[in-house]
Amino acid sequence: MNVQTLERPRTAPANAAPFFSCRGLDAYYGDSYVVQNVSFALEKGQILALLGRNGAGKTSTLRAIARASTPELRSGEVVLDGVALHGKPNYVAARAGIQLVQEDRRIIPGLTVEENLQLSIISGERGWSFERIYQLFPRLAERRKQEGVTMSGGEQQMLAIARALARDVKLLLLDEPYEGLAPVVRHDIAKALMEVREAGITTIIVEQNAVAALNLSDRAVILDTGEVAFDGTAKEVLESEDLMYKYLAI
Ligand SMILES: Nc1ncnc2c1ncn2[C@@H]1O[C@H](COP(=O)(O)OP(=O)(O)OP(=O)(O)O)[C@@H](O)[C@H]1O
Repeated sequence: MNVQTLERPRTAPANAAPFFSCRGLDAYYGDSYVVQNVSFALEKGQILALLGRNGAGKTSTLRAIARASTPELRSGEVVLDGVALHGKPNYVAARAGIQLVQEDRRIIPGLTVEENLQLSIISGERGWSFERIYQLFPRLAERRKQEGVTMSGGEQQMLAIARALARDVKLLLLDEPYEGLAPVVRHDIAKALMEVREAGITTIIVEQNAVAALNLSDRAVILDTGEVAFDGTAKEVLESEDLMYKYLAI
């Protein structure tokens, strides 16, 4: 019998809508125009490094995508998995799968590691089981009864990522995940993020340590005074002294 096997396409068809896209984002703090016509798109499971010098607008872009109340998004589109979110408040974006892990990690004082996880799933769809999360971060498993804020910076960063995974995250936004962390801890977090990618979760990383972020990423977008100055592969940036020098001061 002649059995025909259908090969699955390796990439989405050219005319298929991307898994995530932002288009023409314009966001302001009062009169200050900080995100200027920013557009980019991502396929499911890709990691994007969102880079640029201090004040380039990286955090503001992440916040606009997460539909935070500031900066104010005055125009542009945010679409995740076919759902338009630009006209929606933060909690709707969160329920649709956008989880922002902020630079200050937002661990809740007075609560243990596990209580912090429990609190994150009170509203919204459940994502990874605690068991799966503890497999990803064994250090959190060992400390599940410890008050979250008493942990090291690296462990708190793991908990902040874990809280996003406990919900049904489709687009993980990480603001400076390596900040203040020793190289060995960064390595643990990078390893976990590779596993998160294997699980099909799409991620955007804002990181001062551009090389570390690029080493993890498929794609890179560089912002310069609020505008997109480069959109391409992470490899292109790593191999371009010009881009590194001009926009990243490396
Ligand atoms: N809450 C705010 N109110 C007013 N202006 C702000 C606010 N937050 C940031 N800005 C300004 O918006 C611009 C973009 O800041 P943003 O934090 O997005 O940049 P960034 O690229 O993330 O910088 P960094 O790498 O230093 O964190 C900067 O000029 C900054 O001073």
